[in-house]
Amino acid sequence: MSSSQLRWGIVGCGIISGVFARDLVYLNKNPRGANKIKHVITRVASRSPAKGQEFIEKNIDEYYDDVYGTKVVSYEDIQIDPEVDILYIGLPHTLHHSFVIEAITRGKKHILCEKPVTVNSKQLELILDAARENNVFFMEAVWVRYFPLIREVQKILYEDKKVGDVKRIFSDLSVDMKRLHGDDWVPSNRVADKKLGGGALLDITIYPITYSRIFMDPQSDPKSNWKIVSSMVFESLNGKQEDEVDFCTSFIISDQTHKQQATGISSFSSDVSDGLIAKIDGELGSISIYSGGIGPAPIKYHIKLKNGQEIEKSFEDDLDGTLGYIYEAIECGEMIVAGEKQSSIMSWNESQLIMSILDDIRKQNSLSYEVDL
Ligand SMILES: NC(=O)C1=CN([C@@H]2O[C@H](COP(=O)(O)OP(=O)(O)OC[C@H]3O[C@@H](n4cnc5c(N)ncnc54)[C@H](OP(=O)(O)O)[C@@H]3O)[C@@H](O)[C@H]2O)C=CC1
Ligand SMILES: O=C1OC[C@@H](O)[C@H](O)[C@H]1O
Repeated sequence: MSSSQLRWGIVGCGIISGVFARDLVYLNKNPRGANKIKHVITRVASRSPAKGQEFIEKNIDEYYDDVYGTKVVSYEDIQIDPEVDILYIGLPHTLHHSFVIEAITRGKKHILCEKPVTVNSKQLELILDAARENNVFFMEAVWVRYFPLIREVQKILYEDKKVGDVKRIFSDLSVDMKRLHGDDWVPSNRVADKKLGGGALLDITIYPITYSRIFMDPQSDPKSNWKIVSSMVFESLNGKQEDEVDFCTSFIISDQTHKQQATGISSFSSDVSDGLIAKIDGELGSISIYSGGIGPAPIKYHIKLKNGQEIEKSFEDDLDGTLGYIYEAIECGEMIVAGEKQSSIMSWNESQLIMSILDDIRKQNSLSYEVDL
């Protein structure tokens, strides 16, 4: 990459790749961050050239061909394409691991990989080994982590201590899949397909786990301080017994050292009501965190203190019409320009911690995937 331009290759032309690409187009027109880096999409990979072409026209249209020569290539070719600095991985979970390792070893590409970064810890170790050996930047795209609200609320909680000692965190990310994909969303949808890592835990419960981590005491170490109990309700979303996956998952995290509990839930049956995605209770009051509508994006907080004081702040204007994937893209650009291999917001160690929690919850509920064997 040059110090002013980061060239992206988008891998997979599914739902989230389109959303991410549109936010990159925004960043191209409105460079943000310390280095005002321009984000350029030069390549798109799809199994179908026609689908890739349609993706470009729908999401990147005005940059297509005449400006940046954006074109559709194969999954194999994008890994070694000299016009690409960083690959955005928008593939189903089970396909992240092998594709990322190949892209790092064959093409020495930097990587922004969608959540969950892999299906289990073993796969993640292999990716990190490859990233280390090939000296590339690698980051998990847990987009909510990079929103400005997160750091502000962490400061309010643990530096300003506005709500006193934090006692309890509640978090919910539930998504009504029928509303999102229509009544005919099964059986083709990846969340119903066990071979593609289907189920709530890896797809959406990862958000309440993330919010628990973000808003629990910063000194709390999940490995030594957390005791987790969890439960799952299993169902086959497509009628095939072999595709039975968790439809609803909940957990309680107890940190005895810091005297905090976090509870989280997610389900595919309903959206989160009123956008309340997290609530933090302290001895002096509470902070509620809201998304703009559906989904986990943290864009407003409301502090309510027992002394009657209330403070509300919205971060919506900063989005400027984007969906907030700009923040993770900016982080990639800034880190790569600085020569960093990982981000402190979502470090390799942090991805490992979250992955070990996902492994643990799956083990507690006897949920295994083919790739675990
Ligand atoms: N950060 C966020 O907000 C979100 C993150 N995600 C994450 O992004 C990833 C992709 O999710 P999403 O976009 O919803 O998924 P989609 O099913 O919509 O897209 C996945 C794409 O992967 C490509 N693909 C390649 N091989 C296969 C295969 N064997 N089966 C199915 N698809 C294949 C396809 O693109 P093509 O046909 O072009 O080859 C497909 O369109 C997941 O890991 C998910 O967790 C998802 C939604 C939101
Ligand atoms: O990351 C996600 O957030 C929103 C959900 O609709 C989607 O299934 C999931 O992958």
